[in-house]
Amino acid sequence: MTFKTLDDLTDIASKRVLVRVDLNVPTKDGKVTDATRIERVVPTIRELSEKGAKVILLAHFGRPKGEPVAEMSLKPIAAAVEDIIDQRVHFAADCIGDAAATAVAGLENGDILLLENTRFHKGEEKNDADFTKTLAANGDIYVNDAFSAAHRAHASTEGLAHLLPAYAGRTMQAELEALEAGLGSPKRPVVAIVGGAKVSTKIDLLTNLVKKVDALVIGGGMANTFLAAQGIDVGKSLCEHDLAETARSILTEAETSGCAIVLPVDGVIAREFKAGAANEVVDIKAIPADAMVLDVGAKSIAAVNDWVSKAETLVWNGPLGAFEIAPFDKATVAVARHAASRTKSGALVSVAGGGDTVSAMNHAGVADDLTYVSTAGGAFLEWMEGKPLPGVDILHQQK
Ligand SMILES: Nc1ncnc2c1ncn2[C@@H]1O[C@H](COP(=O)(O)OP(=O)(O)OP(=O)(O)O)[C@@H](O)[C@H]1O
Ligand SMILES: O=C(O)[C@H](O)COP(=O)(O)O
Repeated sequence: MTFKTLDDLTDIASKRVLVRVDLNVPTKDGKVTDATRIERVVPTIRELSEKGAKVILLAHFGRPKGEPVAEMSLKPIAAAVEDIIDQRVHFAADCIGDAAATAVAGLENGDILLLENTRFHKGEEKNDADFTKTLAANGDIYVNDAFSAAHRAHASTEGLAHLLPAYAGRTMQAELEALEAGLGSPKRPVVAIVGGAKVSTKIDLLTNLVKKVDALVIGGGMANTFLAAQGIDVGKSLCEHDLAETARSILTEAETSGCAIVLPVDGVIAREFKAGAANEVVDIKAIPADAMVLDVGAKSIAAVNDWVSKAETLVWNGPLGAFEIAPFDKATVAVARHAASRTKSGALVSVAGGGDTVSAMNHAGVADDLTYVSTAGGAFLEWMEGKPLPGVDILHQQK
């Protein structure tokens, strides 16, 4: 590693340390349903607090598009962080302005403060110079511990490192080391599974991914966009029809690169997005117009598991179905368990990453049986592609 870490941070008692963490955790009815991302940033927060720093946490939650949205407040998350770290976590209702300044001024050495969602301001995603300056005004030192948001060149993930002495947190360091160790020189065949819901932000990544892997399994909401691009009617399924052209060009690129594409051949359909909704398995070419595909069916699971059996390396981001609501967790759980058993036998190196993907692996009971579980989804895929990650690059430049 060629960046500064917490080992380089000495004499920080009473210093105001702005720590970028990723608290974009899965929630239901305001409660955190998977705390892995919080647990992973605890070592950095604790270490800084024990060294007497005033620890000021910066984070985003959801995609509020530059304006305050009540459901995307970090306030409930502050309580979850407090429970896990077992220390008071103060909260300020804005990440800049009077609310932030007053809360920071009131901190004692070792105190922890979480500032409200940085994405409540347009300047965050624009990496706006003035906004970054106002964020920096509350800190003496900047620590980035949000590897999973390092693919974003935002004010709190990249901009701040230009204005303050910048360091990598323990999780940032550990994620990069673990990914390099597991996937630095992967054994072939390499199989990638990409599913989930963030179709528009991840589809472009697949253009390069197909050049690097031997097979790409496409599931979840992502699969519907590819199926629709091939002229299949996906009914009311989550699908981004305007990405059909992109999807088709990825399929062409895969053919050129000799990468096998594995799309669902059957799907579990329902008419409501809720637990226990009436459901049935249909051929992928027979999705009724008023139904949505919420999971892949048994034939598709078998095809995916065939590839997992052939793989020596597996990378996985995005669940194969809406795993949070039973019974649409079946495919994700079945494939996760197969991957875990091959990993345990020593036949497979398996790395899964993503906020909901970690939650899915925990749900399947396999998080400890895979080679590595990363908190990063989009950042992990970009790292796989070999793309520079702005949040990591700027730390390297500081050494
Ligand atoms: N067929 C489907 N229809 C609707 N939603 C789906 C379907 N398949 C999966 N999903 C949803 O996808 C979501 C997870 O997708 P996402 O792309 O956010 O993955 P992730 O692991 O959280 O990655 P990241 O960390 O980049 O956010 C889950 O909430 C799941 O319910
Ligand atoms: O969940 C994630 O992958 C990170 O928190 C980044 O979120 P984003 O995709 O909304 O930038």
